[in-house]
Parts: sequence; C-alpha cells; structure tokens
Amino acid sequence: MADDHNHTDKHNHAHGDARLFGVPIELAFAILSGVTLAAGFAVEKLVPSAPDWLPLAFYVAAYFFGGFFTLREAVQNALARQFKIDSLMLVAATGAAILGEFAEGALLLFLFSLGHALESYAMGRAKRAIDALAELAPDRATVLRDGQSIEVPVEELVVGDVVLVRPNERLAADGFVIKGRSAIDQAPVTGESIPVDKAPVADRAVARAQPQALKDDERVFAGTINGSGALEIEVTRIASESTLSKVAELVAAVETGRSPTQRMTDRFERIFVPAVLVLAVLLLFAWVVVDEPFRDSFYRSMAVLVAASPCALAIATPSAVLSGIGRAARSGVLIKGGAALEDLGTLTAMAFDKTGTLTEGEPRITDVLPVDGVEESELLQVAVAVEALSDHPLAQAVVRDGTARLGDGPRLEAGGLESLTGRGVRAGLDGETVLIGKAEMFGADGIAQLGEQASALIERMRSEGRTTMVVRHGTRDLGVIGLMDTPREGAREALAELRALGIERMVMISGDHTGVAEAIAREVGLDEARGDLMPQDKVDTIAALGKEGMVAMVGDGVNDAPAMASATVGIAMGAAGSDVALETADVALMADDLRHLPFAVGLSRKARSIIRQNVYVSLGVVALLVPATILGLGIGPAVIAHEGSTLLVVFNALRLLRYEG
Ligand SMILES: Nc1ncnc2c1ncn2[C@@H]1O[C@H](COP(=O)(O)OP(=O)(O)OP(=O)(O)O)[C@@H](O)[C@H]1O
Ligand SMILES: [Zn+2]
Repeated sequence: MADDHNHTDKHNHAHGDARLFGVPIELAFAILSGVTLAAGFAVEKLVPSAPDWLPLAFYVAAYFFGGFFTLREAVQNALARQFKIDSLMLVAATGAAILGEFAEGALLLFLFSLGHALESYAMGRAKRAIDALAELAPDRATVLRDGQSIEVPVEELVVGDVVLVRPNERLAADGFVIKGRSAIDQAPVTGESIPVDKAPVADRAVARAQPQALKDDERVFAGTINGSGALEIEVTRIASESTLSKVAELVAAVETGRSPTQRMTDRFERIFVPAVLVLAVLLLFAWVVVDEPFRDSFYRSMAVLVAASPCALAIATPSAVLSGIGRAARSGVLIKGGAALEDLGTLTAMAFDKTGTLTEGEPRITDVLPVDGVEESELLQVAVAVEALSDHPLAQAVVRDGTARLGDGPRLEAGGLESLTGRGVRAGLDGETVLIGKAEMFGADGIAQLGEQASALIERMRSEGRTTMVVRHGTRDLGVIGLMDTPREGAREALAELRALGIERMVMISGDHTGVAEAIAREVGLDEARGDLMPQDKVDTIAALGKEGMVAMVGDGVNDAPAMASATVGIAMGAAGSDVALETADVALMADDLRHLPFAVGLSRKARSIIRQNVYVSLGVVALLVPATILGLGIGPAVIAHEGSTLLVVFNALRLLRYEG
C-alpha cells in the first residue's frame, strides 16, 4: 500500500505535457467523459424513441474517457507492486455497470477524472514554478574566439571562453568579469533586490586558478541580468554546472515525502486504508443484517470506498512543500526538502558563526604593536611571510594589509606551515619556528608563556573589541596585531525580525576571544555570545541548545560543516559562491544577506500552517463523508466532496507561491 503520496508525481510523469485540442490530455479526456455522459443522459430521458443501445453507447464512451488514466495508473501501480486506494474507483464503477447503473458509474468516473486532472494541473503549476528557474539562462551566448565574436549555443561554452554581455542582456554563464563595469541584477539567482556592481578582476590567471575565492564584485552568474554597461566575462563553469542549474537540479530533486507531517500521514494511511477495505467488505454483507437487496449493500459499500479514499490527505503536504520550496527558490533561498521546510518553521533557537556570517568576513588590520626593541616592519614581515601560507580569513587580511603597510620593504620567505586548529599557525623561517595565533595558544602544549608586554597589549586591544594575534619568532615575542571586522549590513535588522518571529534564543558561537565575540554581538544586537570555542565545542554547544528545542546553525558552510550537521537545520549563507555550502546545507541562502533568513522562517511558518489546514480539511471531510455514505449518501455527492476537498487542499497550497513575507 506504499507510496500513496507520490501519486501526483506519477500523474505528471505519466502524462505530463501531452495535449488534446490545446488542453492537457487528462483534462480533455475528463471533459469528453462529461460530454458523452450528458449526451447519454439526454438521449435516455428526452428521446424515448431512441434505441436502448444508444444511451448505453454514450455511457460506455464516458466510461472509457473517464476511466482511461485511472486504469492506466492502476495497471502501472500493479506492475510496480503498489496499490493505491484510487484504483478502487474502478471497482466501484465496474460494480455500478454490473448492477446496470451505467449513468451512475459514468458520473463517478467523470467527476473523479475531472478532479484528478485539475489536481495534476495545479500541482503542475507548483512544479513549473521550479522548472522555470532553469530556463532563466539564455540558450545562446556571444563568445570571442580567435578575435572573432560568434554566437554559440550555451552547451558549447567551455571553461576559459570569453563571453560578451551586452547591456540589459541575461548572462549565459558563470564566470568573472575581465573587462567593463556594470551593475548586475542578481535577483533571479540570489534574490538580492539591489543590483550588484561588477568590476574586472585584477589578475586573470589568479582568478582562473581560484574561482572559489572570487569576490562578489567580480563573480557573475548565469541567469542574472546585466545593467547598462557592456561586459566581457571569462567562463568558469560549463552551462550544465552553473550555479543556476545546480540550484534548479537540487530543487527539482527535492524529496517532498520526508517531512514530519508526511511521515505522520503515511503512518496514518498504513492503518486507515486497510481498515477502510475491511469496512467495505463488511458492508457488502449489510443485506444479511438489514432487509435490503444485495445491490443496495454493494452500492453503499462503493460509496464508502469513495468517501474514505484519502487523496486529499495524500496530497496535503507534498503540494505545500512543492509550492513553498518553489517560492523560496525564487527569492534565492534553497530549501532542501519537506523536512527542512517544516523544521525551519519550528525553530526556537539559532546559533550564528561570527566571521563571514554576522560580519562581512573581511577583517582589516587596525593596530600593529611591536614590543619594545622590535620594529613594526620586522613584526609585519614575519607575519606576512607566514600568513601568506594560510588561507584563514585572518591570514588573508594580514597579508593584504600588511603588504600595503610594508610598502616596498624586503620580503621574507617562510615554509612548512602547520595549522593549530582554532588557535593559530606554526611555520619555519630562517631556521627558527614562527608561531602566530591567539594568546591562549601560548602557555599550553609545550609552547612557552607569553611575555608580559605582549600579554598587556593583548588585554588592551581585546577590551576594544579587536581580534588579536601574537607573533613569535624563535623565543622572541615580536608583538601583537589587532584586526577588526565590520558587522554585516542588515544583520541587526535581520536579527530583530527573527526575534519578532519568536526565535527566543540567538547565540553567536566563535573561535575568537569571548570579549571580542561579545563586542561584535552587542553591535548586531545579539544578547548571547560564546567565544574561545574549538570546532568540537561548537558542536557540543549546538547539541546542548538542541536539547531545549529546535536549533539552527547559520554559517558559511565551509568550516562550520560539523556544527551545521549537528543542528536541526543547517543554514549556509552566500551559497551562490560555494558549492560546498550549496550541497551540505539543509537551507542555503544564495546571497550573503541575513535578511533572507526572516523571509525563510516566515515562509516556513506559513507552509506549516497551510499543511495543518490541509490535513484538517482532508481528515474532516473523510470523517463526515464516511458516516454519511454508510447512512445512505450517494456516490455522486461523495465523489464531489472527495474531489472538492482534494482540489481545495492543492489550491490552498498554491497560495504559498504568492507569499510575500
Ligand atoms: N592563520 C591564523 N593566524 C592567526 N590566528 C589564527 C589563525 N587561524 C586561527 N587563528 C586564531 O584562532 C581563532 C579561532 O580560529 P577559527 O578559525 O576556529 O575561528 P572561527 O570560529 O572560524 O572564527 P569566527 O568565530 O570568527 O567565525 C581566531 O580567532 C584566531 O585568533
Ligand atoms: Zn482522489
């Protein structure tokens, strides 16, 4: 009795796009069934002189058109060793025919097929909202090859091609800008409402070698819309691997059946459906108990089957999940499945990574404080030489700003970098060891204590909210470097909105010093910050929060993967630039914008409430209809109520496509 819930999927796959007289073929058949039924009925009632076989022929035609797709599906299900209670409609219709009630049976099949055709159509709308994503990128691109500009289909683009983008044209490929400036509307991919300014990369070879390190103002995406400047871009990904096609692929593959509500309804159906079958069989023998002909008992039994068929319940959740995910994708929020969608709406706590999540992730050097007897240039030279080997965001900042401060001074060469996770780095320089990292790294694990002066400098800078690192060469502390990252624009606003939505507990978790973490937390309006956490401590913190309720971990998805995995929902930011983030997170915000978070939570809340309404309506209708049919309600009204509730549920779910936050 498996897989009742994916029956609409089958509808769409089995007879997806076929059309007859311009309408979907399933709907056309349903209408033909209605027309032939009406004709048969008219002939039977209005033309007494007509031969008996004439209305019968019309009814048989109505049976054919009304039953065709249901029969085909029943056969397909049977071959796949599955059973759907819908198939019993055929039993009921056959029964009616055997009893000579052709008009009644044809009415049953007509209404049933009409309802299901409309249901498929409505579900198709939610699906089309998703498929439309992939079609945002143009089919053709203008490329520069051997000095000539030629137009090629996007499938023929290769990595390294130079694509010309005219003003106001849609981009055909992911890549980076090599010539020209323009503001690009990235809404189709990232959901950002304001166009993003783009400029050429400084060094093409570097950009080509490390496309994942491209900055927001260099990187461009297929499917986005160019502004008023002409651009030349170098392609970094072939069309089928563009961010847009990945998103479309991930969304299309979304598992609608695994949400908490869906699991509950599946369990319910596993008990309910056999119970209905038993009841129907018992009712066949009603004539033994009450004084009535067998045909009345049979008719009642069929009516009960129709009434009890839980089609609306089966589609209650998938329809809402599909619509919700489609709507989210349109705003640059990728929600991977029904479970993520529903969980997102029940969150009570959220943990945030600091760097790159609540802050811009572009720290700058604010202070360079050598100890007495050391020159600033020596401190910087050593720091730059070692950090050049590390890819930590702090290291990149030290290299960038340090080099700028050093000007044309001599450069040193370090080697043998080893990173001490969550604390700092170690490398060799001039035959001696260099240690760079947070103060807590010193005085443990066989690393000598910090000198007095360095400790004092650290204290002072931390009280000002600076991220600090000590530089030691051999046995000498050279000094301290202070850095500062700016809070992300919109972070404060987003957190306030989340609080208003009822996320009671919001905590920053950071590997940085607690004092620094607290300073940033205050700036963005978070009331709780935990610092000095090693990766494992972050996982433990999430687990502890998880004991109190549903918790999400918001990070960049790259080095927070373990913490994200231990949360109920792992949310990655800036996923448009990172495949890892896109693939590992449960929810991916394509843009680097926290303001999409309240939108996602709000949408999920709405989805949950729609799912709840749908479940109540489906169960409510069945609960009313079953006793009503036992007491004598006819098959016709039962089918109308059955199909009506199914359609109500699907159209209710489609409201999510119009959600505006
Ligand atoms: N390459 C490095 N150079 C200097 N210090 C480093 C380096 N790597 C790590 N550290 C120190 O270790 C601390 C923790 O680093 P880690 O990468 O675990 O931080 P994080 O938790 O990812 O950062 P955040 O909480 O700021 O997002 C940093 O704040 C820094 O003091
Ligand atoms: Zn149905």
